[in-house]
This record gives sequence, structure tokens and C-alpha cells, in this order.
Amino acid sequence: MMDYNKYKRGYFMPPVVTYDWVKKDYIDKAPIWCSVDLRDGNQALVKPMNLQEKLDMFRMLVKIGFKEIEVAFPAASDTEFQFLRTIIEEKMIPEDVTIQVLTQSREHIIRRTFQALEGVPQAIVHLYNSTSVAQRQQVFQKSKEEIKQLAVDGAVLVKELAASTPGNFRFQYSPESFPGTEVDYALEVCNSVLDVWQPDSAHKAIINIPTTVEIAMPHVFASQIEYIHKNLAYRDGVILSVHPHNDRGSGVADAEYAVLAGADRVEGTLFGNGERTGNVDIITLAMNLYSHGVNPELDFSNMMEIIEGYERLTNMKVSERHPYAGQLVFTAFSGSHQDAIAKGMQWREKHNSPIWDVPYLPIDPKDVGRNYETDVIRVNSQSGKGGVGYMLQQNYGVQLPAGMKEEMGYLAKGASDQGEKELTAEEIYNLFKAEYVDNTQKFDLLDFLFNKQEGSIVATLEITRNGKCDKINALGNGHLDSVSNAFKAYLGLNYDLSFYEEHSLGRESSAQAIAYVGLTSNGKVYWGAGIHPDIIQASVHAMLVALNRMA
Ligand SMILES: CC(=O)SCCNC(=O)CCNC(=O)[C@H](O)C(C)(C)COP(=O)(O)OP(=O)(O)OC[C@H]1O[C@@H](n2cnc3c(N)ncnc32)[C@H](O)[C@@H]1OP(=O)(O)O
Ligand SMILES: CC(C)C(=O)C(=O)O
Ligand SMILES: [Mg+2]
Repeated sequence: MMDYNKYKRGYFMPPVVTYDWVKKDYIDKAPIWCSVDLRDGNQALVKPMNLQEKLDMFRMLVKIGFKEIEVAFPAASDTEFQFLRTIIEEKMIPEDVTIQVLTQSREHIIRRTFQALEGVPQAIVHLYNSTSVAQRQQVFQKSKEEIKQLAVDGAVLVKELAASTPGNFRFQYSPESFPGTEVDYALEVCNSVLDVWQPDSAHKAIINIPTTVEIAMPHVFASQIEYIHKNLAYRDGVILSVHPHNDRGSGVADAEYAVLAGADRVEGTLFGNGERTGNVDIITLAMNLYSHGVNPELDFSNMMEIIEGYERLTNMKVSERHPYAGQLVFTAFSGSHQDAIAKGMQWREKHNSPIWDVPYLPIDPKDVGRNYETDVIRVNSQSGKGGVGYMLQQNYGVQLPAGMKEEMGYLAKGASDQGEKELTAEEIYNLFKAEYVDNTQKFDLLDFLFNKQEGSIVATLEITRNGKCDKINALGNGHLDSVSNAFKAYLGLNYDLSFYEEHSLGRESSAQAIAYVGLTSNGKVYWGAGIHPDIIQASVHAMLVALNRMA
């Protein structure tokens, strides 16, 4: 049995709670992004990246557009140290990119960190120590004052080594395990560190507030951030950063609410890789902004390549439902969604609309390298005529008339249901062809010709039926009418030629045409289609199929 009595809420509300952030309903500018893929993401992998893999990931992050990248915990391993030496000595850090490294507030770790950084064009040295009640008691066994002193000592050493090490340095401090820390105490520690660094608007320090383990609802974090934002010393000289994790599944909400509450910067990873349930997913955050018409300052137009790189380098998988990126996130299988998407796409094309508002698609899949043909509408037994029609139109240029589309929808749905599988565009087209184009088993037309006679048309048809050839003819006021009259007499059928439509299947003049014929008998419509470069041949064939289906 599970025992909820074992748990209690372990977070702290700030001494003064304000909800200014609630009044804002959108974010109008991208925060400063910092990728921590190569540090927090890396430290959570079964097999941390090797040097080459780290270099590849670094290049990918630069290409996406990150200007701040936490690249290593240099004191952790040789690989981490060597990675730094490589990108510094090989001059692989672009001028507009600042790398960041993480260090515990321990003397030998800080010293090793600065050795790794020698000669760096510009770097952020990120100092952290735990501040939570649990860690003070259980891990450090130190008082509040002693923990604050630990942070201050680290800040002093970082400042000293920055002055004596070749390179340009900025400083960052994180009260790690912040969610289990009294908010006013975390603020006090941060302010003491800032007293050492003495930042100003020309030399800004970064205070980074993590949800090291996410233990509260996102609005709690927002209220904590709003309090820190309003009470932080040297506020003009501080970039207020957040570093959400995702233990309760609200990492994205933590980050967005925190930005509303005054955060200037967000640390996160691609696809939310990171400790336990991960860090906040920067792709989702950036694309959320993008979908509101805000420049995200990161480029995910090549999402498929990013997924490939991420999966190869981390050995992790991007889920099919991952926002903006997963294999299925732009796909509708269900009939009513497909219908609305297909109509929305047509509306958009017809009205040449500059704004994207297609139902069920929060962004244009093409913006992230996906395509309409294979990604948007897929057909199974939950699908409807809209989706089936869309597949035929997108992939084969076939624009079925409304009534025929409905019948074709049920045909495809039935095939999928019976086969217990998804149908590809090719399978749908083959079903369509077999039922409406190639269906001439009962009788077929060997040849036909037309003659004019006193303003009318005489059709002469050569028909094979049950292995026997017949030649018939009839008069009509048009080509199709004369063919229809000939068949009526020959087959003894009574029907109305109730529907006729044709269109080209391609842009060139030599392209195939498709004709659709609907014959109504006893209230039921029998459909047929013909495909031929010559439209008359296509129409006669369409009628032939409709009759085969009726007979
Ligand atoms: C939330 C986060 O993601 S924080 C980042 C975590 N990332 C990592 O730990 C990955 C890289 N880390 C490592 O490779 C190793 O931990 C090292 C090399 C940094 C240190 O290794 P070691 O000293 O062997 O071990 P370890 O990390 O367990 O150190 C524990 C000691 O450091 C102390 N400590 C841990 N964090 C800090 C800190 N931020 N500041 C000061 N002291 C710290 C602990 O209290 C403990 O002290 P003790 O020796 O008195 O018991
Ligand atoms: C080092 C800190 C910022 C961290 O990763 C965390 O608290 O999650
Ligand atoms: Mg973290």
C-alpha cells in the first residue's frame, strides 16, 4: 500500500506574497537562454558524452543560436577538463557565445575549474552550494550562518582567481536545493554573495534560482521569484535566472511563470534531458513564444536534424508526443480533426492568409521541417472522409466530389478496421483505384467513337460482356449523354446522370485528367472515375465504372 502520511509539503512561501505576475497573460520577449545540455544534461546520462560527442553537441547548440552554454563541470573528469582545453585552444568558441562552467563551493574544485578556463575569451563561472533545510541538516550538518559563509568563501575565491587567470570572467551563483530553502534565507545568501562580487549594470552577475527538485506547483515558484526579483540587492547589476527541473511535470510552467514574475534568463536543455525527470525543455519554451508571434531567438527550423543529433549523442529518445518535435505531434488520425485541418488548409490557401490559425495545429509543421503530405493527416479506423480525401488530394492530386469522398472515407476506414492497421497514402489510392477506376469486371469497353448528326451526337460502343462482344449505338445531346443512352438501352437500367466533374491531375498540359460520374438509381448514387490524358476518354470510363458498380 502507498502511504501518503509519509509526506508533507516541503516548500516555503516567501514572507510577502504578491501576484503581480498573474496579471500578465503573455511573454513579449525571449529571455536570455542558457543551454545546460553539456553539464546538467550530461551528468544525468547513463554514459556521459565523450570528447567528440561533447564537441558535436556544442556545435549543434551554437547552430541553434544559444549565446550562453554551460559546457562542463571541469573538475568532474578528464573528459570535462579536456573538452574545455580543446574548445579554448582550438578557438572553437564563437565571439558572440559565452561558455559557462559549474563548480562546487570548494577550494580545490574552484582552483581546478580556473585551470581549465585559462585563456578563455569569455566565461561565466557558476558557483553553487546547497541551502535547503534537509541538506543543511543531513548533508552538510552546518548552520544557516555556516552555509552562508561557505557560499561567501567560494565567491571570494572565484573573484580572486578570476583576477589572476587569463580570460574574461562573469560570475553566477545558485542556491542549490532552493525549493526546500526558506525563501528569505536563500535571498540572504544570494545577497551576501553579491556583496562580494559588487556587480553593477556594466558588470552584471547572475543569480540563478533552481527548482533543483520540483516540489511545488508552478505558481508557488512564481511567487518566490517575484519576491526575489523585488528584494534582490544590486538588482540593476543582476541578471535573475531560473533553472527549472521537471519532477512534478511543470518545468515549462515554472519557467514561464518565473519570467512573468521577473526572471530575465532561463537555463534548460534540449528535449528536457537532465537529472531524473529532466531540466526544463528549452525547445518547448522557445516554440511556445514562437507560436505567440514572439521571436524566440533560437532556430528550430531543422528539428529533424536536431532530434537525430540529440538521440545519437545522448542515447535518449524523443517521445512521439514531445511538444513541437515528436513524430506524432502534428498528426491527426481522428476524423473530425482531419476534417477541420483539411478545411483549414484549404481556407488558408484560398484566402492567402498571412496568419496561421489552422484548427488543431498550433504551429505550421513546415516551420520545424515537417511536411503536410506525410505528417499531418494519417488514416486509420478513427479517420473520416476529410482525412481520406486530404490524403488523396495531397499525394495524388485527386479532389473527390463530396458524395464520393464520403463513400471513399467509409471504404478506407473499413479496410483499416479490418486490417487493424494504419493505411498509407498508397494503400488508400490503391483502394480508390480498385473500387472506382479499375472496376470493369462485369463489362468493359473495347472501343468507342462519336459522330455528329443534326446537332446531336451518336455514340457507337464496342462492349465485351461474359466473353462476348457487342456493338451498340445511341443518340444524345452530348458525348456522355449519348454513351449513357446506349448503355441504358443495352443494360436495361434506369438511372439519372446526376453528377459529372473533371479536373487535371497535374500542372502540365500533357497531364492526366480525372473525371467523376455519379449515376442515381432508386435514390442511391453510384460513383465511377476515369483517368486519361483525354478528358472524353476519362469521362466515358468513369461512366463505365459507375455502371459496373450499379449493374
Ligand atoms: C543539482 C546539481 O546538478 S549540482 C551538480 C552536480 N553535478 C555533479 O556532481 C557532477 C560532477 N561531480 C563530480 O564529479 C564530483 O562530485 C566532484 C569531482 C565534483 C567532487 O567529487 P568528490 O569530492 O569525490 O565527491 P562529492 O561530490 O561526493 O563530494 C562530497 C563533499 O562535497 C561537499 N559538497 C558537495 N557539494 C558542495 C558544494 N556545492 N559546495 C561545497 N561543498 C560541497 C559535500 O558536503 C561533501 O563533503 P564531505 O567531504 O565533507 O563529506
Ligand atoms: C547547479 C544547480 C543550478 C542545479 O543544477 C540545480 O539546482 O538543479
Ligand atoms: Mg539542475
